[in-house]
Amino acid sequence: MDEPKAAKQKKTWHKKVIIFLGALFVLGVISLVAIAVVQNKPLPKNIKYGIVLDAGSSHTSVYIYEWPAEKENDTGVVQQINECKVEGNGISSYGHEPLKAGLSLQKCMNKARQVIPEKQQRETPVYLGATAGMRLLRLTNATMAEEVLSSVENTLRSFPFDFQGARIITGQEEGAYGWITINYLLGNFIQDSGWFKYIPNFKPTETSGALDLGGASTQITFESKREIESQENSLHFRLYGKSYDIYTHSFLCYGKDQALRLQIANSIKDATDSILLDPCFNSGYRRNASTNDLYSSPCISKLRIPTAPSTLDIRGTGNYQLCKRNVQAIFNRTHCTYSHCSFNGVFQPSLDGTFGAFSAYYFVMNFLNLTNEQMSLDKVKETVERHCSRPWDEVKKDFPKIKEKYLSEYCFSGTYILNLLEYGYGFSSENWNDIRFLGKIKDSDAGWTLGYMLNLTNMIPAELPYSPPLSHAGYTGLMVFFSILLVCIILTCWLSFRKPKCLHKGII
Ligand SMILES: Nc1ncnc2c1ncn2[C@@H]1O[C@H](COP(=O)(O)OP(=O)(O)O)[C@@H](O)[C@H]1O
Ligand SMILES: [Ca+2]
Repeated sequence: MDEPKAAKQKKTWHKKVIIFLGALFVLGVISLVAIAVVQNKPLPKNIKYGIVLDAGSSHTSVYIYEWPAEKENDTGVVQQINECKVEGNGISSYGHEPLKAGLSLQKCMNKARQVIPEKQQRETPVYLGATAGMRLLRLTNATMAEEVLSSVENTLRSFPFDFQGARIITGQEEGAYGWITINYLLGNFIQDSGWFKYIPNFKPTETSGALDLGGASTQITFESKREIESQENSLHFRLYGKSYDIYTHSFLCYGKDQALRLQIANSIKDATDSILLDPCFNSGYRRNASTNDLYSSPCISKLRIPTAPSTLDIRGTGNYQLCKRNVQAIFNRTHCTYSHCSFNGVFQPSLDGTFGAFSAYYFVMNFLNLTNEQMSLDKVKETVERHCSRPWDEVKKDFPKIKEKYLSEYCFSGTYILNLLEYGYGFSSENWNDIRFLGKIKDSDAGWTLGYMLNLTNMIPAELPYSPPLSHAGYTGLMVFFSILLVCIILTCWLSFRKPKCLHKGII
């Protein structure tokens, strides 16, 4: 049957409209996808850098960090990209020749110039923080400490970076920044943001306590739900919109090198003809020590015996039980004016949560293969005892590449760590496995330096920065998806309820 001319014209007109709308629809979808792709094209990376020098009692390390500029207030974005170990001893050993303290840093700072792109050097902040070695030097001779600091400052100023200061940080800062570092790297500050907080019964991640063992001091820092009875051990932080009440204490003289001196100084009274039998060294090990040098530390000065021989001939006997007795003698647990103390009359609330133990805790436990998280405290003690009982010759033969100073002291250090944790802080077989021995976390060293830089560059906001619930890519994706869905629904409705005449024939 011939269709009338008008109907035929109408049909072609409808057809044209549908083709036109279809083309418009396809064009719309293509445009949406193209906009999403163009908008989300990764921007050229704008990287920022920062340098922190950890001037420890035994040595100095130069750490270089980098982070994407546009994300600097996010948590976990700053990464360590380089560590340079300064040759020689810590800056506090240059008290008599302060100029050399600055010179010792030259090599590593030149290395930093190679790592950081030239055009960004001027805006790269440099911080030097000195810890317990310099605290002790300042106690012995404040002028020497000043001279050493100005020497390192002069060197650091001579480099094309943005020098921000060289200072002795307090024990409290050292503890606090160590705590910030590990919790930042472990991502423990992040949990209160995003969608998670809307889930009923959602429990935010707890923070981890920080245990730092150095050569001259040691720090314990953790979030405590109990009252902190002494003002000097209490810190309050507001980070990413959450408040934290922190307990911290730094024991000057209880780093492992000073603790060894304390242990030796305590035993001098038992020496005969300048021979000192020391159970904390492997049997067959011998070392000479000058008593003048030993007593030069302010940690030991009170233990001075006027009749002590000028040189000590220290001979190892490798006896863990006797070593443990000697080590315990350096902890005073007889007096406490608070409801609970660790040692030497220092307040400590009961231990809470998990702990990350780093620096010398890690070096020693890693050497003794004791970083396994499942190992019981008894097994750990057994291993240290076994190591102490090994003859020195054998130990030396097995580890020819390890520095003799470190190798000879692993028996003492292992025993000291066990006693500091158990007898000193009150860890027991029940909560031993709450301690994780940490070297690096995601390529960054666990230590106070990263926390120090984050704080001084204001990279940790007190309040959670506003962030939309969806990422930009997620937002665009969902917008495209729902736009298409809406168009489809409208089209289906239109086709079903206001069926255009042109379609009638085909369907019937
Ligand atoms: N590989 C290692 N094995 C054992 N001990 C180590 C190793 N590397 C470093 N140490 C020790 O770690 C400690 C680091 O302390 P340091 O940071 O210099 O002092 P402080 O923090 O008290 O100022 C020192 O006792 C050093 O001897
Ligand atoms: Ca240290």
